[in-house]
Amino acid sequence: MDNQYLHIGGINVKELVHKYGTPLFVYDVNQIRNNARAFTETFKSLDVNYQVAYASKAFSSIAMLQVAKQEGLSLDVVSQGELYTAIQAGFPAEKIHMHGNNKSIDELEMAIEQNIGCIVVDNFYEIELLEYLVEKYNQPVNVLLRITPGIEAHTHDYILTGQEDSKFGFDISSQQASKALKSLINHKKIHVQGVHCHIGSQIFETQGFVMAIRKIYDMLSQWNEEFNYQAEVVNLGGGFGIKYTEEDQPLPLNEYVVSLVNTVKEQAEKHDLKVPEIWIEPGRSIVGEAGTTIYTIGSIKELPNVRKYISVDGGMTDNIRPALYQAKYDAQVANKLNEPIRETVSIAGKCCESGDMLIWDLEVPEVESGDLLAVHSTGAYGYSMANHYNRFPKAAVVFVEDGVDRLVVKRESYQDLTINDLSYE
Ligand SMILES: Cc1ncc(COP(=O)(O)O)c(C=O)c1O
Ligand SMILES: N[C@@H](CCCC[NH3+])C(=O)O
Repeated sequence: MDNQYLHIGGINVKELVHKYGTPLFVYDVNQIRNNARAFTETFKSLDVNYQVAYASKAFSSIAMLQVAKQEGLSLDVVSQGELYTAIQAGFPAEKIHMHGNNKSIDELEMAIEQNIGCIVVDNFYEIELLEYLVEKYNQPVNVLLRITPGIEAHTHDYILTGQEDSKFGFDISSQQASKALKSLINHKKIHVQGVHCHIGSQIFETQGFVMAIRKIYDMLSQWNEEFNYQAEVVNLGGGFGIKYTEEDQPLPLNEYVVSLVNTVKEQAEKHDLKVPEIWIEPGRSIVGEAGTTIYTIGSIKELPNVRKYISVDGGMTDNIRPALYQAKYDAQVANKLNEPIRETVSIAGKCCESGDMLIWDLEVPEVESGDLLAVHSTGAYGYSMANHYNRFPKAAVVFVEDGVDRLVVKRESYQDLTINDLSYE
């Protein structure tokens, strides 16, 4: 009856569960590679200089960053921890870009000591810190200026980033961005390579990007006139949407790239500026759909005429997105793929929290305790946002590729949970 079982990357989930237990994150590495290549191959075909920087916040682990490195990607990190992981993975420093709206002096020092490719400067305080550090280390740095173009992308409020009222970046309309450039343009050791903007996440159309590029180019044209400055790099961030449920209709990844590149070329020509290197920072669209979480179903509670709660052995500790963003997911009973659909149920996590629900309405066959549930498209912002609420150890992560499975992040033990606790007796 093996055809009743879900297979990922050629492997039966029954075998994976037997070997590694649940909850378990399973990544289909071929899918990660194909997504990365959809971006890089399209750029190559458009005859433009580019970098595709994997936004490691979506899922960072040594093995993941090694796959990104093998695919020739660059890397976006937003903290010392993400940078440390990149170094442990042997990621080439010159291809690492560092973000953050409140980078600490330690984070900036590590970035300078490691001689990373560029720092995406977010605010005036960071400029002061950098001015101090380049003298202290007597070392030049490349920076991009993070610009908030004043674009409202159509997505959840908490994952919007490009609007004026944002904690990120230098605002265009109040001239903060121009002031930032002016303060650095003649600096001997801080080289402004260009500009960066990221309008938000899980975006399904190209219009927001096109509007952002136009706004950036109005600004770049003004900078050319006023400061005789031309950007060598324009980084347009990430945010390309993926399919979580049937409601989501993302564009093929190449379409985003074509639209971005064409708009940049058109705007550069319109303003008589040279075409810059175009960088992007996809996270979710590289790993999201490649990841599946496998749970074991435990308790089942039926409230007649109200709802049936099916509880699994994980929840908001391994996937906080439904609780945080009302994010919707699709799932299958992974050991009953061919059984007829019988009912609509709600999938609950096991945390002591009523909001710990993974899916409100899921159509399933007859479910019993001990069945396996596979929640799809959990590869981005699942493990990376995992937490220890109720002291649940973090799940294990397995990579599968061409019929071979490899454990890439061990399941946490109870000893791991108390490792930093000190006695008070
Ligand atoms: C600056 C920046 N770059 C890249 C990303 C990656 O976004 P996504 O995972 O939606 O591609 C984010 C997250 O939204 C971000 O804030
Ligand atoms: N973590 C968010 C997106 C924020 C991305 C980083 N700016 C999510 O799960 O959708």
